[in-house]
Amino acid sequence: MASVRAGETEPLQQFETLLTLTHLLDDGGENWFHHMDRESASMVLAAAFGLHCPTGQEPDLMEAFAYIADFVKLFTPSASIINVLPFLDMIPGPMPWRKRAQTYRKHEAALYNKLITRAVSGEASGMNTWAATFASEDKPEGDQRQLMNQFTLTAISLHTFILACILYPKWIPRAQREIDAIVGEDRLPSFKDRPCLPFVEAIVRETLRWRPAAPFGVPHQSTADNVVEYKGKEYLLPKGSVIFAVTVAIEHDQERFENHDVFLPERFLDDTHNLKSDYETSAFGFGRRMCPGIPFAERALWINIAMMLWTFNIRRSDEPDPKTGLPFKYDASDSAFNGEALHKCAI
Ligand code: HEM
Repeated sequence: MASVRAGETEPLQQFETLLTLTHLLDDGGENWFHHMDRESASMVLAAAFGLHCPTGQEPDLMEAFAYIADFVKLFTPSASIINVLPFLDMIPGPMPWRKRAQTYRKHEAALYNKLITRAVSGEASGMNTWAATFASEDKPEGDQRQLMNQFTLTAISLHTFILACILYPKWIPRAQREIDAIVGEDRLPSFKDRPCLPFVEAIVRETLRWRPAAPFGVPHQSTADNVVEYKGKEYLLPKGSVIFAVTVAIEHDQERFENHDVFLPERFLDDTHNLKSDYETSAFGFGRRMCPGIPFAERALWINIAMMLWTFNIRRSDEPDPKTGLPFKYDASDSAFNGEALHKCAI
């Protein structure tokens, strides 16, 4: 897929974030989890296919969410024996895993046909969509299909940002001071402020590091025998090996990150309070298949974080958990998705 021309989508991303702020103001933050899911999806689907989803209840969006849920179900190792013992696929006939995969492919094709028709026929809101551009450039169809499911990781990262506000709030006043000094009280932050807000940039980096949205990365398969050196020893990785680069381990390497499990955006700043120049992240994968949506994703995180910190104070909920009558517990141990209690926070 050609690298996403993210700069052209800044007005769209800013608009979507503004919409999220109004949704949060309307319901007092009650459904924040859902609002972030909506926004992450709407941003990508609007840019890719012209499908803007202002409410989160649009039938096409529901279909896209269901498609992703099916994908996740099929993809997990526990979903089917075939994911653990792939050679079983040599057994001919209507095996259960084959039938499930065929049903999934059918749903995928139906959704894709709907989206691409909308994009190409210009039904869309007059925007120059990525899918229409790819189609006119004769890009392989797979590139366009991939755009259908590229919003979950942005949503997870936004959930992670809220979790960090709740569990490690110490950095929030510094961020808000920086934003107030540059932006002031009379307008919202915009992308033109980005170079002047290094601490907000550091929050984006720390969000991606602290709880990487794809903690185990995406498996790759080697196409040739390889010898790799690790701590003075050599290891042979035979051709065809399935390799997981475990992002969460890389981003929590205690030799690189002191207090690795604490959310500390300032770790990305130097003594002069500017961003360190040696930034590297494994959160977007590696090599040829590295995420091509990085500029778009980083902008999405940046504008959300800047606007939310300008607008709200985000903290633990004062209300008890209705299920237990006790204060809410927030799950600090795993991805923000795993903490059902996290559905409640005070915005
Ligand atoms: C915070 C948000 C995001 C994160 C953390 C993320 C992370 C990743 C990761 C880990 C991969 C697998 C890379 C590998 O195989 O080594 C990937 C692939 C991909 N991402 Fe993202 N991504 C994000 C947002 C996006 C967005 C917004 C788009 C599109 C606009 C996008 C488009 C893609 C595509 C098309 C691939 C497949 C690339 C390929 O297989 O050649 N991603 N992403």
